[in-house]
Amino acid sequence: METPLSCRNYIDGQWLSAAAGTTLESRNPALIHEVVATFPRSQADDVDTAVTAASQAYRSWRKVPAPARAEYVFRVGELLAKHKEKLAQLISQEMGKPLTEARGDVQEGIDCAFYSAGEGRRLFGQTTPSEMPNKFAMTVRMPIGVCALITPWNFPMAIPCWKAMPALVCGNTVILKPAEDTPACATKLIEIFAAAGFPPGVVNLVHGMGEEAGKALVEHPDINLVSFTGSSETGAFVGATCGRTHKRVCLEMGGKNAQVVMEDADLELALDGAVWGAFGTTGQRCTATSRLILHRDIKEKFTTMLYQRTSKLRLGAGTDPDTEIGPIINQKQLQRVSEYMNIAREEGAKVLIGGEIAREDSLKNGYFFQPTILDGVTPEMRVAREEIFGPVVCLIAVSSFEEAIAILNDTNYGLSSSVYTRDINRAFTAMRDIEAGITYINGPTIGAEVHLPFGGVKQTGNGHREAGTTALDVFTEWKSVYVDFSGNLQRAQIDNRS
Ligand SMILES: NC(=O)C1=CN([C@@H]2O[C@H](COP(=O)(O)OP(=O)(O)OC[C@H]3O[C@@H](n4cnc5c(N)ncnc54)[C@H](OP(=O)(O)O)[C@@H]3O)[C@@H](O)[C@H]2O)C=CC1
Ligand SMILES: O=C(O)CCC(=O)C(=O)O
Repeated sequence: METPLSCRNYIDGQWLSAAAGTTLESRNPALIHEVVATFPRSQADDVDTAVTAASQAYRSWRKVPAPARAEYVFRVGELLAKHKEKLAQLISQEMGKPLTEARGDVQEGIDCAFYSAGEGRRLFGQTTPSEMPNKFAMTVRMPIGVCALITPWNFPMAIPCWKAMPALVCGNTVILKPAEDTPACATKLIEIFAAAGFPPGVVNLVHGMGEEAGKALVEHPDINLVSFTGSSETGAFVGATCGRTHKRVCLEMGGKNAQVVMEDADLELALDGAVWGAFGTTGQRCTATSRLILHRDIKEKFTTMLYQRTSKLRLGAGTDPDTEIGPIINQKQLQRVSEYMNIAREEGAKVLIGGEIAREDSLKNGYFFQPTILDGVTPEMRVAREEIFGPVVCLIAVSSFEEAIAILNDTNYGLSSSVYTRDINRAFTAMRDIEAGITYINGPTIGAEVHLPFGGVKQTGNGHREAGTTALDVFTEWKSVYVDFSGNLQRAQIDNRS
């Protein structure tokens, strides 16, 4: 076994231990006796040191021209591309996803770097006519200040990149608090930011536990914005604290995403989408397909196809190239998925396949759960309403397209959605009527691209969108500017209509 990586915080350009000297460890979820990394258990004083550094650095970073700021981010993209394979191996080892998916996780970071860097030469404002002669009126984007980025473990490269890259191009400084399950991935990512040459204090990393380091960041008075991805429970705490302490906040929380398969769909295509959407990343995506809404005319046939494909899926360590389904991230999540099986049985759903912790000899040292299909699910059951975040898909039968869309929308969440049909009218109706931030037609619920807005409606978020140009709206404030070159006091028109 390799020596565990010894991770540090990165504050003001220095690699530091926690002031108290305490550490935690991360483990390989496929081989739980393997310690992947040790990392600082940071407390409020470590957070305070990072916030001071980031506040200091902000004074000059905001004045660096945006195209120059973007060049640093571009270099991060080049370095990520150079180290892609090693980073992917580390993601598979620490987070557990199969190598092909881990490469995709790094690739999203690369795509985000090049896309965000391009924005450094745009960051467009508007010019608009003034009411007055000899006066220009325009809007410009202003950075916000010090941004706390609180990220989950399921995309340990992509999600920190989605947040940090646009934030930096916009002129903010950042402090990343990664999930405690993936500190090595975060450390390697921030090593790359450091190698790209950002001035000290512009990019900072504080490891630790959510209830300690994360909470201290959210509560710190000199944090100006919190960008959070994770559970609805933690998101509610982050949102409430930011409200109380007058911070800007962008929340990206869960989903209960559905794929509809109509009777006219290409069933092979829909099957590929369902398997990938439900079981890709072991179902641990906020965009995962958690509900399959099937038209009664094809339900039996499609269920058989899905059963057959599911029964052949290969579970294993993400680092094994033959693996299709990796482990669940940790004991707590494994337990949570198991408990949902009890709930499903009690509610009257039928476990068609799976439903148990995998106990084969090759899997018993990891947190493996069998890919699971629950049949006979009805919309009011808890398994149809709550985010499970594991390799579990619920089958719901419907008799019409209208019923399918109504059930799809019958959730507190609204992130991703999908409809498989050959009928163009249904496709456009779905596009219009589905209550979600993302709708795919003839594609799975997962697989977002970095240049389109990412986020959801209802309890999935708080109205913001990451990625795309909408990320710039998260990380900037608007300023309206009036330039008067008349040389005398001009008064705006007095409205005499009233
Ligand atoms: N939308 C998404 O992409 C994700 C959704 N989830 C959902 O969340 C469930 C639980 O997963 P979990 O990892 O516990 O999710 P959390 O929401 O607890 O964790 C997300 C991030 O928030 C941090 N955090 C936790 N508590 C606080 C706090 N009080 N103040 C500030 N930051 C905090 C975590 O740190 P730490 O890791 O140290 O606890 C982590 O960095 C999953 O089952 C799934 O339903 C999970 C991951 C991603
Ligand atoms: O698959 C996608 O569309 C992106 C998923 C994602 O970013 C997430 O689950 O947090």
